[in-house]
Amino acid sequence: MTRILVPYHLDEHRPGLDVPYEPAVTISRDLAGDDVWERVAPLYADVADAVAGDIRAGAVPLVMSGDCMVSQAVVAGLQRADDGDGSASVVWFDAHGDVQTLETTTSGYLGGMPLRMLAGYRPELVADGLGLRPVPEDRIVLVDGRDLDPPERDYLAASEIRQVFTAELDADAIPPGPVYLHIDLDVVDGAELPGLLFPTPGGPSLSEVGQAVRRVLDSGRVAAIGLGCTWHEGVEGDDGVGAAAADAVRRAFPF
Ligand SMILES: NC(=[NH2+])NCCC[C@H](N)C(=O)O
Repeated sequence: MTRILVPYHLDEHRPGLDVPYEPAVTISRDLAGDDVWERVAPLYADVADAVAGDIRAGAVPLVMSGDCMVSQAVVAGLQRADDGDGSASVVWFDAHGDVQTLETTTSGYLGGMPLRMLAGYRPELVADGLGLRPVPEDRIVLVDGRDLDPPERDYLAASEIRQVFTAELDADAIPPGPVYLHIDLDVVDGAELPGLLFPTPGGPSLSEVGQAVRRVLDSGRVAAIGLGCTWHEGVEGDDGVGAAAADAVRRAFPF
């Protein structure tokens, strides 16, 4: 497993981001441009290259970042390295759906849209520049997603994306082909991981999430992993809340 750190929250550099594992590689860039999509494009291009190179070398990249949007780059790299039909699947652990759109969001938070973008929404924003092809909805599983906005509920009800509880995720629920395993740490109950940007109550424990992640890894098909260390800025540092959360995550997860 190659640990890659992308110390950003969207286009905001977070050099002190607390992550559970020591990275082998850190990817950062001077970001320039008029809008956020333009600014992240070269960063994501670097991440996609690193991921593709790593998979081709026989490794499983683990990409740690401060948000979930970098998943666009990880899946693009995976698709590029895959010598099968290129139809990667996605298993997405998150308290949220991340299937918002620019048209329906009320918060305006772009980090609420990445799963929708992986499924093909507005490819001109990020996907086209990376050569990312849409992931078919029936190859996407949303694990948890207990905090959905009304437009996300409507979209998921009409889509082929499957939604399961963490405890329900078994081998049969894992979609075919090489898998991109995505874990937004806010899937864990907010009470157990202080400092999250979007803490959500009523979720699984860290240890339940760790066990479900093991079941996905046991499929033997995980080709790349994304770990969203989605804590607030300001909780970081040696003895900060972010460091404590990173420690707890390291103990629970098998990476
Ligand atoms: N992965 C996350 N933390 N997503 C938060 C999204 C929150 C909310 N659904 C929004 O779009 O504003």
